[in-house]
Amino acid sequence: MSAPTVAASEQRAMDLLRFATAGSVDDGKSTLIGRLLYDTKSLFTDQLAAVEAVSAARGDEYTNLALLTDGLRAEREQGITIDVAYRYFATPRRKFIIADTPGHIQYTRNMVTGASTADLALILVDARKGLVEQSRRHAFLCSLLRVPHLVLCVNKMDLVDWSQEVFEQIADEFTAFAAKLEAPDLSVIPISALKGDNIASRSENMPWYEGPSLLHHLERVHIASDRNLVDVRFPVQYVIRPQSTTVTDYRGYAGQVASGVLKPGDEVMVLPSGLTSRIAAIDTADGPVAEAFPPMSVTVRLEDEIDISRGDLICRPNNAPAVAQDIEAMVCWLDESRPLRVGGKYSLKHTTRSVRAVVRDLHYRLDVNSLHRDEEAGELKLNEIGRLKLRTTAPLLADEYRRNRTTGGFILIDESSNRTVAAGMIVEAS
Ligand SMILES: Nc1nc2c(ncn2[C@@H]2O[C@H](COP(=O)(O)OP(=O)(O)OP(=O)(O)O)[C@@H](O)[C@H]2O)c(=O)[nH]1
Repeated sequence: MSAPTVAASEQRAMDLLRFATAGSVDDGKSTLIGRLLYDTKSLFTDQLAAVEAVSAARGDEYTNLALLTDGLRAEREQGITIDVAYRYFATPRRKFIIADTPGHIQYTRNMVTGASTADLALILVDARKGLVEQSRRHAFLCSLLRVPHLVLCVNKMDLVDWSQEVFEQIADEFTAFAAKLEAPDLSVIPISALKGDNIASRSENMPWYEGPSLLHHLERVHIASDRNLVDVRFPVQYVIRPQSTTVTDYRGYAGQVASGVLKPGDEVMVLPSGLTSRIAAIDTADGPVAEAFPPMSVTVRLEDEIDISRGDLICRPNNAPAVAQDIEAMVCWLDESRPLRVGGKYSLKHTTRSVRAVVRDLHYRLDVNSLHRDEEAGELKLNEIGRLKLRTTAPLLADEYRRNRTTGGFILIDESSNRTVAAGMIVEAS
């Protein structure tokens, strides 16, 4: 009886695509975002009128769509720590959330933040310049963060006479680089963000291009199968204890389903205690449900009263993550003031759990252009990526990042400044 409800909410979850934009300065990200908002009629008329007026006053030949994101840029320049601007738009087929990540090299941290939850990353290059170091770096980060879908947009095709040859050369070079990565699904699209070619509809200026327009691709890219519905992972965010309120005997565990499907009656195990019970009910703001799956936020009630705290994890007895204090991980260093060094101590935040961690070893630093591993490196500076070994003071309930982006990812926080200094992806936990 509750099946239709589940199908409907699953449908809703699938209808949302989160994507991140990346590229270096001036490749046209703001223009592209402005164009997507414009072509999908996601702008308020007064926003559009203001942009048209400013463009005319500046003598721009075209409506300067990049101006639409100027407000966002101003916020950005105030130096908010993790600084990703989110924009929303929708078409009849899907809703979209864009994480607009600034292109300058020092903003790699923002790119990491934006891409870590993205279904798709869109990397822009300027057709006149071709691939630059940033394009490779971003592609590498997307592969490291396991963003399942990657789109390279070769922009400003109008400035290279819509040349098939220029496009193919860039596409070939990028495809060759992506082949060296654990590359996700890759598409390459020639566009002109400014003029709208291959954005909402196929361009008449590039009849040689036979693929879909960008929007068509974004609307149809298949993301449902990217979700892990196999491994039940439910990190407990809050324990709702019996209160002296109307419902005196209520005890539930609230959180967001990271992966897998939970149903009343399922046998579950709680970590780190290892105690088992069965799910009595699953509650949501709209009432009880017959199933919960990612990314639903629910409250789980169990048949037995067991001692569970925030940071514990509910899974299935025959499919549990590692309960581990020795962590092998890839990290991207995000702190400009101090490098990462062996012996450094940090606070490590993993799902709903915070523990302390010490860096035991730095195995190598990776050059993202050549993919060369420097085993002699003694530190990681801003934006550098390396593989290291960490030891935590209390166990993590962890999976490999490749298997689970939620229970496989973590951040390191500097305790004195409370700043996020690294994003990490677990390679092995024991
Ligand atoms: N001719 C042409 N110019 C473009 C195109 N797309 C963007 N531009 C121009 O390129 C310049 C930079 O575009 P922006 O959209 O501001 O670039 P950005 O990547 O957002 O820049 P940052 O946010 O500073 O990294 C602007 O002058 C745009 O008008 C295009 O398709 N064709």
